[in-house]
Amino acid sequence: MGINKVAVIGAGQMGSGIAQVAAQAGCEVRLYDAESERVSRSLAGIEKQLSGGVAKGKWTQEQAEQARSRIRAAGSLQEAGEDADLIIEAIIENMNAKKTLLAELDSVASAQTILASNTSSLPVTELASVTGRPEQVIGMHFMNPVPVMKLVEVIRGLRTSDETYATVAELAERMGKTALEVRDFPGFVSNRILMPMINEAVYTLYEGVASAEAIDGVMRLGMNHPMGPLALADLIGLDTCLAIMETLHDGFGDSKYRPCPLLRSYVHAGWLGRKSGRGFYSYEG
Ligand SMILES: CC(=O)CC(=O)SCCNC(=O)CCNC(=O)[C@H](O)C(C)(C)COP(=O)(O)OP(=O)(O)OC[C@H]1O[C@@H](n2cnc3c(N)ncnc32)[C@H](O)[C@@H]1OP(=O)(O)O
Ligand SMILES: NC(=O)C1=CN([C@@H]2O[C@H](COP(=O)(O)OP(=O)(O)OC[C@H]3O[C@@H](n4cnc5c(N)ncnc54)[C@H](OP(=O)(O)O)[C@@H]3O)[C@@H](O)[C@H]2O)C=CC1
Repeated sequence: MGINKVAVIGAGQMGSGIAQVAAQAGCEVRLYDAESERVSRSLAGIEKQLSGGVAKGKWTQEQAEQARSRIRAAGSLQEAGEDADLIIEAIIENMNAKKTLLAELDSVASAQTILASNTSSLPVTELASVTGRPEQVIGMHFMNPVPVMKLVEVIRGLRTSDETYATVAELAERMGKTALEVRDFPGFVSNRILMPMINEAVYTLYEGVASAEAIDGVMRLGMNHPMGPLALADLIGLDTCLAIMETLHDGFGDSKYRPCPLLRSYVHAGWLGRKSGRGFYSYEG
């Protein structure tokens, strides 16, 4: 089954990027968020991205307008999901919130619709368990920033069908991404490897080994990483980083995945990184 109609639930940084690349791949997109204001902000951001791409010669004005016209705000989950071929959820990284949402989506979507989660660490098999269609539930893990990064990590739950996998992988390729198949283990491959490095960078700061700038400088200049781990944590969102570490810690039961107390404090303080204006660095003004 080829995908033409996509619903994106959650209009944060990931949902916005996913809506944009889906529209640019020729899909009709419905975008929904619990806060309608977020959808308006997201549409304005996508508009800016699309016109910025025209100015840089990445695509034509006509292509940008066509992509923009394919994305519409949805006023309810029902409106977003009722005629979608694929629904991609990109709400907060929280098992209960995602399970509640998936159960609702299962009841509004048609029987053929595939339900995909952009979760960065949560077990897809468990997410699928609240639906009556576990064969059509899959992890479609985009990387941030979505329009730039070439990978979609595709996570098969225990009951995900071959057809669902093939359909989602085909769409990822149509979006100009490379789909890599991964089994359903905590953190999958990407965050099992990336997030302990970020957590270790936070410990290095916590223990006063070096300043944030020096820690990031070591990894940028010494390892050729495009950005340091603390700046990357700010880009991802510290709430998301903490949630991923908790999933690794709970899922493996191994103390090597314990989240750094400093990461926890920052999240409690509301210092979530770029999205809140402050994390390990300040983004205000
Ligand atoms: C947590 C998870 O579950 C999984 C994850 O996503 S982990 C995070 C994965 N992502 C990374 O590791 C990102 C690492 N960082 C990078 O690759 C780069 O620093 C970066 C792409 C973010 C910025 O690159 P840069 O060279 O420092 O800055 P800049 O020159 O401004 O941007 C490079 C290009 O990316 C684009 N870009 C940067 N940020 C963007 C954004 N938020 N949205 C869209 N495009 C963006 C720019 O427009 C620019 O495009 P052109 O080359 O066509 O002009
Ligand atoms: N940040 C990253 O680098 C990456 C994140 N991911 C994953 O993508 C998902 C989203 O992350 P990200 O975009 O960064 O997070 P954001 O915080 O930017 O966005 C989440 C959005 O979902 C909304 N939301 C929360 N609960 C609901 C709900 N029940 N129904 C509808 N909308 C809801 C939030 O609204 P409000 O704030 O008003 O509640 C917010 O607009 C997470 O699962 C994360 O793990 C995957 C890859 C990379």
